[in-house]
Amino acid sequence: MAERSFAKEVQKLKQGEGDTFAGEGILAITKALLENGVGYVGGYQGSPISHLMDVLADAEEILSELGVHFEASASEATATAMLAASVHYPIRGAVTYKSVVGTNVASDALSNLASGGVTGGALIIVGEDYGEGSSIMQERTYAFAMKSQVWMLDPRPNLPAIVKAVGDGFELSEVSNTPVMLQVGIRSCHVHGHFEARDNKRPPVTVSDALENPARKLDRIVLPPATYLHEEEKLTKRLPAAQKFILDREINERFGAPGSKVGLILQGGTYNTVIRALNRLGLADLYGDTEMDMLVLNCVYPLVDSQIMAFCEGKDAVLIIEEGQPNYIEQQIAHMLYKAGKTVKLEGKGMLPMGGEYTGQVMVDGLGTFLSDHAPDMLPVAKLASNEDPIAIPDLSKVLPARPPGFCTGCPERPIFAATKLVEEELGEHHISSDIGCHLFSIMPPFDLGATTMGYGLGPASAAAFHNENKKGRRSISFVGDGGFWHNGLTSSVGNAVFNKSDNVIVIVDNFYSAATGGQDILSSRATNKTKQTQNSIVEACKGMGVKWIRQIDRTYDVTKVRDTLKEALTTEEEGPKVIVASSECMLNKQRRVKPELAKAAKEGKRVVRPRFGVDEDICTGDHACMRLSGCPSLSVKDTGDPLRDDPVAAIDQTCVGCGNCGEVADAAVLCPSFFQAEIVSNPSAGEKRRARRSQKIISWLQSRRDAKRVAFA
Ligand SMILES: O=C(O)C(=O)Cc1c[nH]c2ccccc12
Repeated sequence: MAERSFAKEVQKLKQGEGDTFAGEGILAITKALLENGVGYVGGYQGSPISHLMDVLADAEEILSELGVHFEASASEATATAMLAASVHYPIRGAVTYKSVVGTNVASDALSNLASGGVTGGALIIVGEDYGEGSSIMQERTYAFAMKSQVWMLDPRPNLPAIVKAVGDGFELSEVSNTPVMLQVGIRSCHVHGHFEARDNKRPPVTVSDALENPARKLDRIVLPPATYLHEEEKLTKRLPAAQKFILDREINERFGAPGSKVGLILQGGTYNTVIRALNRLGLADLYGDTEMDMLVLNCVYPLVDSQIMAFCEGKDAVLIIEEGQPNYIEQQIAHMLYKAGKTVKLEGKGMLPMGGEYTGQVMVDGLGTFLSDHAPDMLPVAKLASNEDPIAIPDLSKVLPARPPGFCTGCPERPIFAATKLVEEELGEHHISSDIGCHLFSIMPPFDLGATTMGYGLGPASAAAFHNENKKGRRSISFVGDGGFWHNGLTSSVGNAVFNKSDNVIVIVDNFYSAATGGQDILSSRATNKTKQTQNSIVEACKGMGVKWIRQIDRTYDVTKVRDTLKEALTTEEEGPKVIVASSECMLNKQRRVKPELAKAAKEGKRVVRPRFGVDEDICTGDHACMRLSGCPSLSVKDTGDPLRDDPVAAIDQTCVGCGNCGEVADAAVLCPSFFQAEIVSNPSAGEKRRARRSQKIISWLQSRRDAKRVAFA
C-alpha cells in the first residue's frame, strides 16, 4: 500500500469529451496517456514521480478495461527495456522514472532503444529531481538525451501544456522513430489546474495483438552492421524529421513583443518562475502577459537552428535561461551564432548562477541584471533607481535549527543501527557501506554510521574491494534495503559477494515496502496485492544465490538479538558472505494501515489498547544516553524546574507509537531503568475502570504526600 491512495482521483480518468478535468499534474499525464491510445505503461517510482506510479497502480483496472497493460517494473532498466514493444510494433508505450538516477540505471536499455529506434511512440516520463528538496546528486538528464540522441520535452508547468506534451511526444517519437523523454520537475508533477478532457482511446494495436502476430526487422536490432546504419539514420533522417515536426507543430512558443532588442530563450519548465520574476520586475501582469520577447523551448533537445537564429535576428542581447549545469543549451546556441558570424550578445550562466535551482529570487536577480545591462529603458524607474532600501531579510540559517532527514518515530531501522553501535563498542569501528533508502539516515547523528553510498542496491557491492588478508581481522559491514535488494542488489551485491567469496557482512534492512519512494509494494512485501505476486522470501532468494550463512531476524526492535547476530556474523569462522535479513514493518506504513482500523474499532465501542512509552523523571539522570542510542524524534528534553538538577530529563512526546525501541535500547545497553510502558485503553471494561480509578487514587495520594515533603523553590 503506497503512502497515498489515488483510488478516488483515478475515477476522473474515465472523463471524456465535454468534461473539464481538474486535478494534479501526475493525474493529467496519466489521463493524457489514455487519450492518446497508449498500449502499455510501466516504470519505477522515485521522487518526484513516485505518485505517478501510484496513480498508474491505482488505475490498473481502468487501464486494463481499455486494453492497456501496466507493470510496476523491477527497475528503470526493466522499464526502459519494456519499450522494446514499440520497436517493431506500432504500439504506443510510456514508462516513468526518477532522474537522473533512474536514467543512470536505465542507460544500457536507453542506448539500445535509441540505436534501433522505434515504430510506435515511446515516451519516457522522467521526474527531474533537481534543485531544492532533491534527494539525489545534482546532475541533468539532458546529457543522456544528447548522448543517446533521444529527444527531450520540457513543457511549461501547467496542465494543458503538460497534456499537450504527452500527445506531441508520441507523435514526435513516431515521425522521427526516436524515443522521447518528457521531463517534469516536482512543481510540474504536483501543480494543480484543469484542461478540457477528450475521450480515452483504446490502443489501435494492443500488446496481445502483437503477440498473436509476431514481427521482426533485422535492421532494427542492435548488432553490427545495423548499428552503423542506426548512427547514420540518426543524423540524416531522425534528427531532421524531429526538427521539422517541432517547427511544423509549433512545439516551442513565442510570447511577448517580437522584434524587441532583447529577448529570452528559456526551458519550458522554467516558464512560471520567469513570468513571476517579470511580474515582480513590473514587466508582466498576473496573467503572464508581457512585452518581453520570449522563445519558450517546450522541446529542449533537439534545438532547431533556424528557429533560434530567427529569434536572435536583429537583437542586441539574448539571455538563455537554463537550469543546472553544464550549460548545454547555451553552448549549442553559442556555437550556432558563432558559426553564422552573428554578433548578438549572448548571456546565460554568469548572469544567472552556474548551478542550483532557479528559484524566484534567483530569477528576479538574474533578469534584473540582464535588463539593467542591456535594456535599462524597459525597467520601470522604481526598479531601476529605487528610493527604497531593499527589505532586510535575516539570515535564517543562523537562527533556525538545521533539519536533516532522519528516521521516523517508531522506525524499525533505528534499533538496527543502535545495535551496530553497541557491537562497535565491543569490537571497534568497522568500515560501513551504505545504500539508497531510509536506512541511509544512519549516516546522520546520533548513529554516524556509514561511509559511502554508491547507488540503489549497491551497498554491499561498494564494500567489494574490502578484502582482509587477515582472516581474523575486521570485516566490512554493508547495508541494503529490501527495495534496493530487489531493484538490483540480489545480483550486483549478493551474487557478487557469493561469487567472489567475500567474507564481509551484509545486512538487508527489510521493512516490507519500498519505503523511501513512498511505501510501494515489492516482491517480499507481506501484504497480499490484487495484481502482484508478493510474499517472496529474501532469505530464499539469497540461499538460491549461494549464501550459506544467513540469519533472519523477525523483530528488529529486539536490539539484543540484532547486536548478538551482528557480532556473530563479524566473528564466525564460516567462510563466504554473512547475510542478516532484519525485518520489521515500516512504521509509517504500519500506522497508515493500523490507525484507521483501531479508530474504527474504538468508534464501534470495542476495547482498543495502544501502548505508549514514558520516562520517569525522578529516575532519569538527564544523561541523554537513550537519545544518543535511539534518536527517536518523539524523545525530547524537559526541564523539571528543579535547580538541583543540572540537566533536563528525557521526555517522550505524544507522537510516540509505542514501538518500544527506547526501552529495548536502554535495556540492551544496560542504560536506564527510567522508561516505562503505559497503555491507553479505549472502551475499557468495568473492572478496568474500577482498577484505574483505584490506582489513580493511590497515586494521587502518594504524589501529594511527596509534594508536601518537597522543598519548594519560589
Ligand atoms: O526516490 C528516491 O528519492 C530515490 O532515490 C529512489 C530511487 C529510485 N530509483 C533509483 C535509482 C537509483 C538510485 C535511487 C533510486
